[in-house]
Parts: sequence; C-alpha cells; structure tokens
Amino acid sequence: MSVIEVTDLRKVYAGRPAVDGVSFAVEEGEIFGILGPNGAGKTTTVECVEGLRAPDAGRVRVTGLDPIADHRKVARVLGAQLQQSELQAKLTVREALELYAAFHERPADWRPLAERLGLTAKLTTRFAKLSGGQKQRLFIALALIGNPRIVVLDELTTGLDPRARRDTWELIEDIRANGVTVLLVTHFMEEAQRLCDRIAVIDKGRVAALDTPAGLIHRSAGATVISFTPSAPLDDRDLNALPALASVEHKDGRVTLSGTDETVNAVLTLLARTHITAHQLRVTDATLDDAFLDLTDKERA
Ligand SMILES: Nc1ncnc2c1ncn2[C@@H]1O[C@H](COP(=O)(O)OP(=O)(O)OP(=O)(O)O)[C@@H](O)[C@H]1O
Repeated sequence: MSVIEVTDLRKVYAGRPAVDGVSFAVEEGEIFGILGPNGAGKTTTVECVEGLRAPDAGRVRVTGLDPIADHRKVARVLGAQLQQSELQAKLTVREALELYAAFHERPADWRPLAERLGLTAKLTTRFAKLSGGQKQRLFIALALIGNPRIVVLDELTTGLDPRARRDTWELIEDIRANGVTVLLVTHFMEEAQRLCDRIAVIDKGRVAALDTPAGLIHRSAGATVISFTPSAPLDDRDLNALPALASVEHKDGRVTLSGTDETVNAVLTLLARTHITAHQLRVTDATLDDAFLDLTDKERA
C-alpha cells in the first residue's frame, strides 16, 4: 500500500521550475530515498509532502490525505524533522521532548524514546550544548514523538563524523523495524546504498531514475570495474575494442576499466593472448556513486 503518492508535482520559484513533474509512490514500511545534487528540488519536493509548501500543479497524497487541505490530519501520521533554527538554544532535551509531546493528541512516551535514542544522560542539557550527533538524535526523537506512521528526514547526517553517522543509520533501521515508513533526503551515496529500499534520483527538478540501489547500479553503464597494473603496456586500440566497455583510465601505470562481466572476461583473454601479467588485479562492483554520476551526467548531456 502506498502511504505517499506524488503525481506530476510542479513548483515554480520566480518563473523557474524547482520541481518539474516529479512522480513517485512510497510503500508502507519502506525506507525511500530521495537523492540528488544540490538544488535538484529534493527539499521542495518533501516540503510539499509535509504540507509546508503548496504545489503549483500536480497532486500529493499522504495516506490518501491532501497535506495542505488536511494539514492537521496529515500532521498526525507524518513526523517531520525540524530545522536546527526551530529549536531554542536554552531549551533542555527534556523540555523539548515534553513541549513537542504536548503538541500531539497521542504522543509516544518520551522516556523510552529518549532511552532508545541514547539521550537519557542528556535530559538536563540545553540544546545549544549538545554535540551535532546528539542534536540529530533529538531531532529524530521529536520527529517520532507523535507516534507517526511516516517520518521525513532531510539531510540527517550532514556534518556528523563517521561514527555518529553510522549510529544514526542504525537508528533509522531500528525505526523502520518498528513499522515506521521513512522518507529520507540525502546526498550521501553510501547512506542511500546502505539504508534505502528504493531511491528516486532527482536532478534538475525531475526524476532521473527510480529503482533499488542495486538496480540503479546495474542500469548504469559501468556496473563492473576491473583494475590492474600490467607487466607491459597494453595497446589502447585493444582496450577500446573491448565489448561493453564504459570507460578506460590510466593512472600511475595502473589501468582501470568499467563495463560489464563481458568486458572483464574479454580483458582477461586479451592479457593471456598478449602474455601480459596483471599485477594487483581487482574486480569490483560499481558503487551508487558511479551510478549517480552516470545518471545525473546523462541528464546534463
Ligand atoms: N523559497 C525559494 N525561493 C526561490 N527559490 C527557491 C526557494 N527554495 C528553493 N529555491 C530554488 O529551487 C531549487 C531547488 O531547491 P531545493 O532546496 O528544493 O533543492 P535541494 O535538492 O533540496 O538542494 P540541496 O541539496 O542543496 O539542499 C534551487 O535552485 C533553489 O535555489
């Protein structure tokens, strides 16, 4: 069942389309990612889902409700992450939790929520004195305090160190395991690859691709990467003639090719035929990073 439906959404700022015909549907219980370069229209899209912005055209439904016309009902099912500026510096963690719990008809008990988010030791600390990771955990707690079915998290781990980022990812997985649907805006590929069931890649206000992380990687041109240091120079004509080749790169005597399994097999045959040994041979799958660049580059071309 789709809990969020966005159909042909358009939003124009000063005559320039920021969102230009975006459609996607988020299924109950999934972690759905919105990924895209700066200025792609990600935040505008989720703000329309949250009912913070009115679309110029198109249709948005959250559990069948219109986020603008049914704002109060939508606020009961959808928890949104606050922006940093929306919380007073002097408020303690406990006060923030109690205050936001009071905004909801059927709030979650904030104590176990604070416990789950590792905030119990920080209940008397003022917001301004929290670390970046603790602030993010508090924002997640506040987004969850109304017991929402869906939570929208925008640029959640920006500015966090690798440890705090990983802890936050575990939290998001934990939230989903508790049955909450997650709409996640990010421009971290690793985050999207690790967490999301499906991803909409948004570029220049449009959906450039919508698939599982593996599907996005698979559909990009260079899905498999092989690199090695040849014992003797290889003829560029031979390399360029390899089947399904997406790219060739030479750096510090090392050759890196991307393509498909067919490219890998053909290069091994080429090496054997020319009696060239491949040192430190590595075959890897392309990452979502590669797929992202490939997908958004295509749009740019
Ligand atoms: N209130 C506004 N008034 C005018 N233009 C805006 C407004 N908000 C966003 N824009 C423009 O709309 C476009 C899309 O912005 P949006 O914030 O949705 O992108 P984004 O994908 O979230 O970017 P980022 O990753 O940098 O946060 C950008 O060109 C931005 O400058």
